[in-house]
Amino acid sequence: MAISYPIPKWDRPAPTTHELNWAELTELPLDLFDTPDGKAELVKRVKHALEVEDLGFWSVTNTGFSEEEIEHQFAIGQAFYKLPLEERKSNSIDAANGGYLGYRAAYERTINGTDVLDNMELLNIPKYTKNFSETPRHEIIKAHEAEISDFHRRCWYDVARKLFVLFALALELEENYFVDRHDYEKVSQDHLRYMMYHPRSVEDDEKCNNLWSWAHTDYGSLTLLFSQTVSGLQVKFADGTYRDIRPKKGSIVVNVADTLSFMTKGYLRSTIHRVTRPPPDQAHIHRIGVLYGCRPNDDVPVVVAPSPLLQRLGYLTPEDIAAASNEKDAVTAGEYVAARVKAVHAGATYGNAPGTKFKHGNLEVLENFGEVNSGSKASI
Ligand SMILES: O=C(O)CCC(=O)C(=O)O
Ligand SMILES: [Fe+2]
Repeated sequence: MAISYPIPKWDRPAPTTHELNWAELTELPLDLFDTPDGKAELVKRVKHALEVEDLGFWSVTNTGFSEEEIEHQFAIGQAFYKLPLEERKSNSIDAANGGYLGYRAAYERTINGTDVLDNMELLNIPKYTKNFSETPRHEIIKAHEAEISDFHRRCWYDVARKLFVLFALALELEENYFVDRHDYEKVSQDHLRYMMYHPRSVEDDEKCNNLWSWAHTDYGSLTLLFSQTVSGLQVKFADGTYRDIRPKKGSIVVNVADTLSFMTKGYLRSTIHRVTRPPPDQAHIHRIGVLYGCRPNDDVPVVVAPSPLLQRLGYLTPEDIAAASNEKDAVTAGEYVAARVKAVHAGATYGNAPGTKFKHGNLEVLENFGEVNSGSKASI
């Protein structure tokens, strides 16, 4: 007989009472998308963040997801992390081969340069399409397939797709330029993620500079992070300061990741962010997160988009234009993401020394954006 896997209600933790150095992100109310004037306003706001604030982060609101639906996703995450470890581990990621779909346990790696263990576990759920119909999924996920698959598809169709259109319009490209390269129905490493950070002792956190996730950029093209009240997520602003993301019920914090940045020569900025130990009134909480990670379709060549805007702004070199017309020699998005997952997740430690570079073919990023010049890991 099938086990039923009830989902107990999730109680949203109270926001911190500490006054943090809050980031003010440009808001994109997605209900504006459906009228020409509204769409033009959204394009303007997309460009404002990129060109004026030098930031690839936005706060996306009015997405069509109800508060109840979002909280139900956090509740599923909560229920998943209450399952016995053996059951959670039943479909683990294949990091040695660059695989990032499935479960990754906490406490299996040390934080580089310390004896402290990594405190974050995650479950990346693949798309609900025919290509993934044979992919093994946890029983609890299968038991709630109706609402999880609906949520998964809407993250792409109702949110990511619209943002890809806005990006294409901002770059003066054909409106479906990025949509076509991220087609939900084709194979990609897109995933809906339930993640969980376990509280750590003050002593252990001190050894890791109070970081739960090192300063990094994301690997794919776009990350949709459902707003949560447990603080810790910080974005690096152009002036070098890290500022805290303010909780905002129902909103989605969206950031550009590496492959979109490569395709636009950094105009769509893959922005550095990190997760710190939460403020004192929240540091004891098990921090559950829900996010949707978009990647281009696996077979998409990572070449620079032929954007008139980028051309005018002088972002495109003759080599970029030549490479773009020779797509068959380009690294594909699938290859890039797999190589990066392997580099970050297959080792026995988490986090390289600040300044370490990751390179695959012609594509290169820093692995850890801590300051390099003080010569100490305490400089992150
Ligand atoms: O947990 C968070 O708030 C951010 C997570 C994150 O940056 C990531 O998983 O890449
Ligand atoms: Fe991230």
